[in-house]
Amino acid sequence: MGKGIFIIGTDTDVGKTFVTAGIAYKLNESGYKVVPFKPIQSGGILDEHGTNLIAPDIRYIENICSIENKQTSQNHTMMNVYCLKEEVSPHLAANIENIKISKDKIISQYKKLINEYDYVVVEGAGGIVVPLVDNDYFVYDLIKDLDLDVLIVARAGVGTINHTVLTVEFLKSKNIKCKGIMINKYNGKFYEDDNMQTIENITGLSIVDVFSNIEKPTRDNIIKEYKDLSLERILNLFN
Ligand SMILES: Nc1ncnc2c1ncn2[C@@H]1O[C@H](COP(=O)(O)OP(=O)(O)OP(=O)(O)O)[C@@H](O)[C@H]1O
Ligand SMILES: C[C@H](N)[C@H](N)CCCCCC(=O)O
Ligand SMILES: [Mg+2]
Repeated sequence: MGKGIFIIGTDTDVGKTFVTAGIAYKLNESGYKVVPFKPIQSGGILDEHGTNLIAPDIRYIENICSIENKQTSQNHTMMNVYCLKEEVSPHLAANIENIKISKDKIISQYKKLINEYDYVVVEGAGGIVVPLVDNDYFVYDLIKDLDLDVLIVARAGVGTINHTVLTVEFLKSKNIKCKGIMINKYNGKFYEDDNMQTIENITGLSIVDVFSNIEKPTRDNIIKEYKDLSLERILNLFN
């Protein structure tokens, strides 16, 4: 039986996929069997045959690290249960396509992965209060149903204090345990250092690691950024 963690962002576009890829890269490099899981993706892309929609977030991670089973037209629901076309909130993307998202389907796929892999890194969609099914089911409900702790990915720049503290407080209100915060797109600015210190002071949580804003995000440059990740701290994230 493997272990899992749920990666949430303070917003969309903060770098959840980038951080998920880093965690997967480090675990993979250290000899563990790891798989990324993006249960619901909105903004799917066409596969190599131009027939099925596949998840760009999983494709990004596959391009960085050698995941055992690559996403293909045949197996594309293994790491991504729902791939929706419109790049909008999942509840809306699903409604547009008349798709009813079933939490049981997601939970059962997660169970399969956790039985097969040492580590499953689950990526949400956007932030913590993003609706998956209208007003009925949200990202935080899925986290509870999967019985996972979370890692928050937050921006380094101005605006992150408010977003991160709100996210932490919301998690507390739902009794979801937060294992720490990853800061992304750090530019070495004095106010970013203060942001990190302030977030730690207010929340009492630790910043697990900091990723620089990579000017030219080629595969080599991205991997260089992942090299310094502490394996011990990554292993500590999983329950
Ligand atoms: N440290 C970084 N340096 C440079 N570019 C980055 C970095 N982190 C992420 N990016 C870029 O920023 C964009 C958003 O990152 P990412 O896709 O990881 O966000 P996300 O939180 O997963 O978004 P979504 O909510 O859509 O899943 C991408 O184009 C990604 O390549
Ligand atoms: C489309 C985007 N990249 C994400 N996959 C989904 C983000 C949903 C955000 C919803 C919201 O908070 O308004
Ligand atoms: Mg993503």
